[in-house]
Amino acid sequence: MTEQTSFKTGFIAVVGRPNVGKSTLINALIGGKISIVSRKAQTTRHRIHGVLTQDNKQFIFVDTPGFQTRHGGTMNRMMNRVVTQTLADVDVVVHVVEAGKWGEGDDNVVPLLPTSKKCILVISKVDLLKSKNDLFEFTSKILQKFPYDAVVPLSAVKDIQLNVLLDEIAQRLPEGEPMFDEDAMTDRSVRFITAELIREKIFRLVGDELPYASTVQIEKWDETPEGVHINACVVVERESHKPILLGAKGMHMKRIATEARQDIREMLDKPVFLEIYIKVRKGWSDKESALRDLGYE
Ligand SMILES: Nc1nc2c(ncn2[C@@H]2O[C@H](COP(=O)(O)OP(=O)(O)OP(=O)(O)O)[C@@H](O)[C@H]2O)c(=O)[nH]1
Repeated sequence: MTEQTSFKTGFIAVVGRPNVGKSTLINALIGGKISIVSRKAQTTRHRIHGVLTQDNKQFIFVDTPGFQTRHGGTMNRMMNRVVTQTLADVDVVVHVVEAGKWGEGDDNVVPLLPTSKKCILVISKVDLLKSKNDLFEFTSKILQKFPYDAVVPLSAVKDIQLNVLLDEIAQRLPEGEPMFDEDAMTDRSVRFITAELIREKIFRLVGDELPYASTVQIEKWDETPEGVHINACVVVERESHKPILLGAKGMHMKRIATEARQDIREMLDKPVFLEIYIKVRKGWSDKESALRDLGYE
């Protein structure tokens, strides 16, 4: 009898003070330009930054909002709460620090690391180091601050030890079925990502005012020599949500469309003609078939 290989999948948060190289690292790990992927309904509690699927492993990198601002020097209580909640919910935390440069910002991060989770210390930008001896001393000091599970010195820019980090993460991922399509670049996924990009803009602009989640349906996708013509429909739950989404003189919708078009254009690397409509579908979230219609399975 052949033994069935088990699949491992899990959520990973990459944290660290500004400028240590978190985004560069995630982009180097997942490769390619696409940094937003479609998420299925059950994973919406996380904002997904990117997904990497390798053989029998799926790494799902999540956003940790509190760590993302360059103006985040003084971390306030609310931000700490967001960070703590996110980290409590992931499987592996990767704490990135810059080789040879420990500062106050790093000291602020350590108390937020969850002791109940697997935490990997990444020493980034080792390509900039002059001497390896300095690295040893630097690392020893940090290891006294927190009980990390593993340490990986690496360079995202020079592709040094990135596989070692992936191995260390993989060892700590729980067993589970993949949550995302393996091939993020299938046509279907590109449409999903497009819908997701629009949804993200809506969320950013009017997320506070819209009490229920809206969803986005791609109704037309025509590839022509001059570019891609896309019609997208935003499905809201109530008539009263329409004016919120539109904004005064349609300003919100215009901004959502402009920003989404820029991102979609960058992703597809060709001109994009985007039209967005709003549709009211009362109680859509209750109906399973309606959900399937909209791409949630
Ligand atoms: N030499 C070198 N530079 C790097 C490396 N990784 C990142 N950088 C540079 O460090 C700077 C900051 O990188 P980011 O990836 O934006 O850092 P971040 O932690 O995401 O920053 P925030 O968005 O402010 O939190 C950029 O100029 C990168 O090019 C590396 O491995 N080697």
